[in-house]
Amino acid sequence: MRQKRVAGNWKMNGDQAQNAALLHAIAEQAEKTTAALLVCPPFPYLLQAVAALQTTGVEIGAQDCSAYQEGAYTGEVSARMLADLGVQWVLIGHSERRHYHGEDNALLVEKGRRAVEAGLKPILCVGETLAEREQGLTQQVVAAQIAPFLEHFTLQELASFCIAYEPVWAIGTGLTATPEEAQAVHAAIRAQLAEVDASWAEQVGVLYGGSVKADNAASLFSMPDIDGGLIGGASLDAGQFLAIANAAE
Ligand SMILES: O=C(CO)COP(=O)(O)O
Repeated sequence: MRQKRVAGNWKMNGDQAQNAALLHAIAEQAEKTTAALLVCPPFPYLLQAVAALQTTGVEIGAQDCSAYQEGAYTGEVSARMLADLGVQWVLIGHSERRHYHGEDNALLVEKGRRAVEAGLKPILCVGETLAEREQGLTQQVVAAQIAPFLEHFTLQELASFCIAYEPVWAIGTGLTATPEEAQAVHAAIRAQLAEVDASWAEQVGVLYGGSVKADNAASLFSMPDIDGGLIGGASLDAGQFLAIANAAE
């Protein structure tokens, strides 16, 4: 049985005071959830989250990492620095990075490489735009986002990855893929992974993201190939985030 996982992507939100309250509430409740939890705060607050959650079992992820190892790359944050802080996970290829920062597959493979070298577990984010869905290209687009990773990483390296399917049209819009729509894509993703190795494909966590809320999480998470969620807006509210986590049981 794959473990259910619920990850909160805080995006560019929060400040020390707001984070303290959110982290405190998560720390208090974390023990009661059977799903594995992780939060992905902005870079400046990672240490705050590491400190607040260190005895709770809730893991910490970063929202991005540099494609470079170290050196004269002003403004970049390396995977090794993240690992040094006690961060375990890193999002790779969130659609907002692909869209606003022009991150393409070649760059994302490099970021994934740096993450794996540093011992971080990548959450590879994939998903189609509305126009792509309307043209019937969903599975093709998602497969093309995953394929470079299957090509450039060994099975042993891939074993630390999670995939997050986040249809771009569902992110922050209040529109959610129906459980059946999401399940169809998740099943296609797992079939693609099974071409590399069937038993690995059975174990990989494939999370759904895009307007997941407390009231739609249970129906999404009950689908056979949906192993939890990557939560944006609702992860900023402890009550919502924990209710979503509880829906993953
Ligand atoms: O992008 C997301 C998580 O990475 C989803 O965001 P929302 O839950 O706000 O739609």
